[in-house]
Amino acid sequence: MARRERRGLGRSRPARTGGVTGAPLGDAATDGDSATGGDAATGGDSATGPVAPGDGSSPGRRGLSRRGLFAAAAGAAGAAAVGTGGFAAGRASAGGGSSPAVFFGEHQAGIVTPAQDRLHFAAFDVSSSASRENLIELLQDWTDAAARLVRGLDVTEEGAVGGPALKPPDDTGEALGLGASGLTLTFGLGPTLFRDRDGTDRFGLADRKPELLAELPHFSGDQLDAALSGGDLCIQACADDPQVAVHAIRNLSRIAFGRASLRWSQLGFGRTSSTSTAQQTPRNLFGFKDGTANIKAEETGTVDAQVWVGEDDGPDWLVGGSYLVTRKIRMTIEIWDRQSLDEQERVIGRDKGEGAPLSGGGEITEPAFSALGPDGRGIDVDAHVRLAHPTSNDGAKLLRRGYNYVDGNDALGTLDAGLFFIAYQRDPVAQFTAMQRRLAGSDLLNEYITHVSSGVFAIAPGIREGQHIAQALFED
Ligand SMILES: C=CC1=C(C)c2cc3[nH]c(cc4nc(cc5[nH]c(cc1n2)c(C)c5CCC(=O)O)C(CCC(=O)O)=C4C)c(C)c3C=C
Ligand SMILES: [Fe+2]
Repeated sequence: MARRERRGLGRSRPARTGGVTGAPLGDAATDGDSATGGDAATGGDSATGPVAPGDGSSPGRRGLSRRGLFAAAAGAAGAAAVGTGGFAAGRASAGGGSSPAVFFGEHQAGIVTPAQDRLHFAAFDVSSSASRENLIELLQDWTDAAARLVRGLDVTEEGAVGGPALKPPDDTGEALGLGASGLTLTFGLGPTLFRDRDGTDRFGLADRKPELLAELPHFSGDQLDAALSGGDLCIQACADDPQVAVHAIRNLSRIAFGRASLRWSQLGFGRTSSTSTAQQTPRNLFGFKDGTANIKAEETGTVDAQVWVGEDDGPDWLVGGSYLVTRKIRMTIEIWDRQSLDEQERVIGRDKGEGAPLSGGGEITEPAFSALGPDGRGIDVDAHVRLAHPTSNDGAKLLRRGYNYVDGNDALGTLDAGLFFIAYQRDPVAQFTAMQRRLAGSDLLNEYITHVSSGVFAIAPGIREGQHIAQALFED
């Protein structure tokens, strides 16, 4: 039975009336898992169904080991051929282009919807003077504005130019004429929203905090900047036009005035992952194809098993949601560029041209970790793809959705560049943290990268029409 976490402090704004348009949509796609490795499950929507008994070591999965979590969930998913996915809600243009306007639905957009090419990510701190009611009103106001922005509209009907001449316009106007540009807006809640760093339960939410939503541990080599890390709330704005993504964050920040303020933000260009099999694999700033073995939306069984919080996971308000981990990873590209092609390929474990594993085959051939490729090379014991592969991580995978960034350069002409890593998952402890521990320990990539910022957020489930972001969190 699903865990109950009920408290019901304060009043929540009454739900506005309106039909639910985001009910599960049929998705006839079958799981294409075998092409990208890992389990061989076929698509389905029942990953949150029966689970095997386990050792109970996972904080969020009573009676289920971490290995059991992924194996059992993928197995259950394999029994069904039709997924509720959430992808269906926004994938009319799964051919690699932008999705049509998606906001209301079973799951939030911007997770399995096809990754757009541009990012503006923002983390916010809620004002120390804000009340629970102020927070709920902010989430309501963001919901109203976001539902318009993803349709290519100004934040209000008056917008940039339709209001009184003697008043500052409601909308800043720089996206006028640019259309929706595939904009998706994804909202998250940080651990400090539930209990701040002093232990204060500012909004009566402490007993609603998911057990798995905790600050990430320190990893070997981390050089985190606290001012660029954490946050009570976050918004991921992805679009095909950078100005549309920036406009969205700018106007949502403006709406938050007096209730929440920007803590840090990050621009990204050039997606470093595909989230649909219809998209081409892009490249990161080391010049390698990135996202080949990513979880793809069409792999509905894997998405259910590894991305969405299930009914038995708890808390109830988060079912259908996910967990987001962000890491800003600086890449010392000048040093990388001085390495031989052979060394670069040894570090990654794949070839640079096609992205094929060094054990042989083509881009989507599953790596064979004990085999030698046609040129006599194998995959190094500390190659990135070996350590990040599910076989090294108890079956855990991540839905990666990161972006390249360049934030200028220093006085020596060294580019401040890297990867803004974004990963969605069902259990950040069993997935990101376990994997990053392994990578931080011995990944050959470590010589060329430094993690400088970190964030973890609970991603509320999709928003129903007439409701606001994370409404169930505030209800009895
Ligand atoms: C903790 C998770 C991961 C971090 C941090 C990370 C950083 C990172 N990765 C690359 C480049 C590549 N990564 C690739 C594959 C890959 N990476 C992770 C996880 C993290 N990467 C996973 C789970 C995988 C897939 C492993 C598998 O199942 O085979 C690849 C290969 C192509 C691909 O499959 O995507 C590249 C290239 C960089 C440069 C980087 C930090 C800057
Ligand atoms: Fe990676």
